[in-house]
Amino acid sequence: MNKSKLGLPIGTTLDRFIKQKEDEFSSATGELSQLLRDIALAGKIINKEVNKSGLLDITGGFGEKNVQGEDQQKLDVVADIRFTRALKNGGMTCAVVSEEEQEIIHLNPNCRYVVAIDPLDGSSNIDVNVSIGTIFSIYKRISPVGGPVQDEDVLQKGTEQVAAGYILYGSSTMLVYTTGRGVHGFTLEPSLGEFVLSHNKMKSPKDGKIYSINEGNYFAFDEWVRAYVDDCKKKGMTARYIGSLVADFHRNMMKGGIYLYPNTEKAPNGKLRLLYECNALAFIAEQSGGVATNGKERILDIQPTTFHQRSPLYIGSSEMVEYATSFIKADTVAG
Ligand SMILES: O=P(O)(O)OC[C@H]1O[C@](O)(COP(=O)(O)O)[C@@H](O)[C@@H]1O
Ligand SMILES: [Mg+2]
Ligand SMILES: [Mg+2]
Repeated sequence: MNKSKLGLPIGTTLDRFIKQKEDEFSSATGELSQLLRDIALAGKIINKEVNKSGLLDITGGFGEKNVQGEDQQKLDVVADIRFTRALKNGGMTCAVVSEEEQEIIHLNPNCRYVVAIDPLDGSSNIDVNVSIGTIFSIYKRISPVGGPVQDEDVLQKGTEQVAAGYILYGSSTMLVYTTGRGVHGFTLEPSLGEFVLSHNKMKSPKDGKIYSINEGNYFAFDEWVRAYVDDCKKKGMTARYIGSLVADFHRNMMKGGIYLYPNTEKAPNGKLRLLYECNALAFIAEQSGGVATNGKERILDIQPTTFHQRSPLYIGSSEMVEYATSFIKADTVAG
């Protein structure tokens, strides 16, 4: 039997997978590998807390608001602390931009990598035992190593990401990431405490039946979005909306589907954050054969201007996103 056709055997640990990928690059320094390991470690720690969150005093509100004006959940803050600490101790990160922090968190100036992170995604689902996640983007700094990290080091287009991914704390815990050479998924084997390769070279189906949108905002959407949602209903498509971006995105990438978080009058730029939500998932989507746009341009081509800027997001199976955004043109022409 020609086992090589199978590629890396399912069951390869994340550590071994990262090492093998690193060995494929003679110029690799191992820094990015270590950084990915730091994120995986923090993910395991958070996973432990998420799994027993009902038992621990980490459910409920933290009693403060974050830079977005949202009530922070205790687990938002715990996750923020855990990831920042793991990246600091890992020693490969010069700065972090987090959803839960107003400003850049400066870590080790002698490092090359910058991390943008949504420590806990799907906060509204924390206390009700519904899947939640963590989202991360990694960039190489532009300013010289050793000097202070500049805003420009963080405000880079999504096309400049060197790696991105998410951790999904669901029925199982998965880490899914890309370094621009395909998308790979690892499932946490709880008794081993190891992330193990379970989904090699993930591909998003070109088309699908699932549409994910918070229809509670239906009357606040632009006309074209309403027309597209109506069209989905006329076609008897399947409406699925968990309210955790990572979980909705992951399901749709596996089964074929589209996730839409449009702008509304109240939120002219939508709700989701470009640097640590949209860019990471857009990189994963494109690497798995999908598409991600804000309705006007490719998410990865958007030039960020502020750390916490928002963007409308239409992401998922390529044919579905292209079809959905074709309603924009119809709307403008009709306009
Ligand atoms: O409740 P809404 O308006 O549908 O928003 C849900 C969306 O907001 C988010 O919870 C925003 O992320 P955070 O939980 O990290 O703030 C997404 O995960 C989710 O898709
Ligand atoms: Mg989020
Ligand atoms: Mg969050």
